[in-house]
Amino acid sequence: MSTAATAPPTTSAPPTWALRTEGLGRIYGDPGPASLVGTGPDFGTEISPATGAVVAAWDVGFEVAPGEALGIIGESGSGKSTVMRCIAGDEQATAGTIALRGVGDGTVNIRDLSPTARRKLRLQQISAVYQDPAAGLNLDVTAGGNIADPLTAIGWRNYGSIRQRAAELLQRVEVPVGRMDDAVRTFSGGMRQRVQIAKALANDPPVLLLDEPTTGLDASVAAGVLDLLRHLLEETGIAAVVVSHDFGVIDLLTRRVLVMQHGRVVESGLTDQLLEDPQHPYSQQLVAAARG
Ligand SMILES: Nc1ncnc2c1ncn2[C@@H]1O[C@H](COP(=O)(O)OP(=O)(O)OP(=O)(O)O)[C@@H](O)[C@H]1O
Repeated sequence: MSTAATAPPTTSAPPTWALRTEGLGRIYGDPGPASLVGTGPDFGTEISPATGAVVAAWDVGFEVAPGEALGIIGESGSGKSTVMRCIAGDEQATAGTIALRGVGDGTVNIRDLSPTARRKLRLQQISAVYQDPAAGLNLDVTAGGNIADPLTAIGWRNYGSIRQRAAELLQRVEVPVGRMDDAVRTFSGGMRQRVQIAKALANDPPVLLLDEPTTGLDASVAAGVLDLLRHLLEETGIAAVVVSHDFGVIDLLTRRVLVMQHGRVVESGLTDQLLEDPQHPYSQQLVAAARG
């Protein structure tokens, strides 16, 4: 009789997350270990006393599942936009791993990919919406033209299909389709932001990054855009990262949140629990400020 144990099946299950980061870091200036010393919340600064380098973000790790929204909150300069820019590929992280479920078997560090491969990912796998519509749109081009951009970049050629897709997207973000052929510069701030969202959704990316999507808009206009985003995040299976200094935005859009201070994550948890019972003194301060 054989006593050999039966080997367990070797097929690994696909990741449950859409986006994962581990040990993500970005240093402006000398990237050596000396730059880390004396930086972070315990020292009240992200600037290295030894080298003058800015440790904008360090050791940032999280997972976001399809259909989930994760918030990153912190004051100006805490490093939240840096994390987003590193994931988007707008700049290169100094350290760590960024993985997407749709790339390889989820073990590929997209930081290691060539610039061409990163650009392709940016068109098909990761979209970003920035605070400033001019960062995501060409204001001198029509709404339809802006939305057509990512479509043609991945090979759409049929004019009628592109216009139909642009019209669908404009309807989805509640911009009158009749404005499709107007330059975005003629749009109000809220409408520009809606067009930026439409463009970001054009290629149905699995990951959406939102960097202060409503900061700078009038309160009532911001409320409308937030409402739209909330519905879009609920309806699509998209995994979203929402960067904001405003707990109101984070509360409305996200299920989990990371709190960043001086480039480090000081607390993370379920958004409603963290708002209810913040543990870290910095989180307590942010929550108290949000409550007025
Ligand atoms: N290109 C750069 N060169 C040097 N330092 C930079 C650069 N970009 C950002 N920083 C610094 O990195 C730190 C983190 O900046 P980051 O923009 O990520 O903060 P933030 O939390 O998003 O703030 P804000 O909401 O004001 O954008 C800050 O100290 C900032 O001054």
